[in-house]
Amino acid sequence: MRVIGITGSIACGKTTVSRELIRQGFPVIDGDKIARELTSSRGPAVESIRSAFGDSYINPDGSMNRRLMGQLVFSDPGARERLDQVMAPFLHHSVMQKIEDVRASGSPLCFLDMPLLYEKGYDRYCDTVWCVWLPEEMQLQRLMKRDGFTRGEALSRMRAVMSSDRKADLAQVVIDNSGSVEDTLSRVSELLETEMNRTRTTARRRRTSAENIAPVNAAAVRRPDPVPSRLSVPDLSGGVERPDSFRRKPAERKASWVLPRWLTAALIALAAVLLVSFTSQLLMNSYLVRQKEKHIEEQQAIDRKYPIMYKDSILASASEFNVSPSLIAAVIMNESSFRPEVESGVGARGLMQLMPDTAEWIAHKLKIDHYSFESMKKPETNIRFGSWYLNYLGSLFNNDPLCVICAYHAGQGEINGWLANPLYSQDGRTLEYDRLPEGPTKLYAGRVIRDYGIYKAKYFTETDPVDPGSAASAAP
Ligand SMILES: CC(C)(COP(=O)(O)OP(=O)(O)OC[C@H]1O[C@@H](n2cnc3c(N)ncnc32)[C@H](O)[C@@H]1O)[C@@H](O)C(=O)NCCC(=O)NCCS
Ligand SMILES: Nc1ncnc2c1ncn2[C@@H]1O[C@H](COP(=O)(O)OP(=O)(O)OP(=O)(O)O)[C@@H](O)[C@H]1O
Repeated sequence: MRVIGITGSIACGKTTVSRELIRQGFPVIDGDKIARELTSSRGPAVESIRSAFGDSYINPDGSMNRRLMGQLVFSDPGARERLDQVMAPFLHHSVMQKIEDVRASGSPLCFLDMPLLYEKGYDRYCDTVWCVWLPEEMQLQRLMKRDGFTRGEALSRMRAVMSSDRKADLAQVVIDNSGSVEDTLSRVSELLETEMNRTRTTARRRRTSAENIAPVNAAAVRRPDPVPSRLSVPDLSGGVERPDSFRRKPAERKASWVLPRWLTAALIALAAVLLVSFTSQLLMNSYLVRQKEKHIEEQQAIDRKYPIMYKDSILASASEFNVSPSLIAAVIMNESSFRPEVESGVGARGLMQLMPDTAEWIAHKLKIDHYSFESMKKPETNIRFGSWYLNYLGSLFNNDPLCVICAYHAGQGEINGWLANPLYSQDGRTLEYDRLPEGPTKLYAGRVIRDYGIYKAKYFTETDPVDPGSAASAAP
């Protein structure tokens, strides 16, 4: 069964696409719906939400107060992280169970509609991902119109998650929903046709290869039988009547074409061995060609997904502050996807997403006169500040790579808390990936470590002062 992720940013049209899939009879697992069930009256996640947020977020009927929770989490990123941490294990358990149910039903395809597919790491369960995409301004207009939000409310929801463009970059298929609904639905039908053809071809290929194995084996095993009986023809004169030309003296017959039995058997065995080895050589060659094509396709996909920009600035800051250039590139990739102008809902700015007070403090440390936060839009300045900060975190956390990456995401205070907690750290000085609390920081760290490896292999050769390689082995 192929699992196909459907994702996209808020109000880009996932539901519109999913409804069409359901109409055509395909199973769709809906992440938002599961989250709603988990927090409905007496839903399994309600008590954990009550403990984390208090009674005021629970309705008298025992369900979560969505309006109040929505207002809180879309204006306070800390609360959003808390909600994500509470929901993560419930959501994961339920999604996995539903995928298994669909598999058990024998369906060849299973769609997983999750707005936060990439943010929450569910892409790893998908064979391919379709992203429903809209240009940002159109997304904003549709969201305001559908939910009656002001521009500010709509923007805070849009900025709470990965941008639509970034999701489209990561996905294997992009469904552009900026045209009419009919256009989008006919694109969905086209994609379904391709998927179903693929399923049929795979099934056919499986059948054909099963059929092909039998004759090869039969050739090796059965063909020798009739041949000796013809070659040895011991009695040409009796039994079956033959034309005169076949009637020769026994001595002549022997000399002209009857081979000794052992030689016949040896020749047949040799032919069988040659046939099997020739066939397996052919199969091996076609396998190698397919592997090579797959490798080239994978490399091209990686090239598209992992661009490198501002390489000179990265190298300059890496050498100035003794930080791995691959780590800087991986942080940029995950913070801004190499977009220097980007600003988050909480005001972090630029390639490495520096907050105003952190940037001002770094400017002071770097003794920069006439500093302004506007300069965080300049790639070389932003990279310089972010790299200085990575080095600073290295000095705080004994250069433990996982601590540095997690502190870049969650803040020093949070990581000090983790180090002090024996659940997360055995020695109080280092963190292990598998022990990290589930949540966005763990996901972020896993992605930075993965991307670090890719940037290191593709673009930089280095001996790293802060080398996340050791932590990478534990990452997903
Ligand atoms: C925050 C909540 C209460 C808002 O409820 P509300 O009814 O206003 O919105 P709804 O559930 O229809 O979600 C609308 C969209 O908001 C976005 N969204 C939902 N949860 C989150 C989140 N934790 N972080 C960022 N965006 C989110 C998604 O794009 C979603 O499609 C609710 O979405 C929720 O309980 N979220 C946590 C569960 C979750 O992670 N759901 C997403 C599963 S993939
Ligand atoms: N091609 C289109 N043209 C015009 N309006 C559209 C189109 N596609 C969807 N819409 C409208 O845009 C709004 C958002 O679409 P939809 O609800 O499918 O998005 P979504 O991605 O599921 O949203 P959410 O992230 O909130 O779950 C809806 O009001 C829908 O009717």
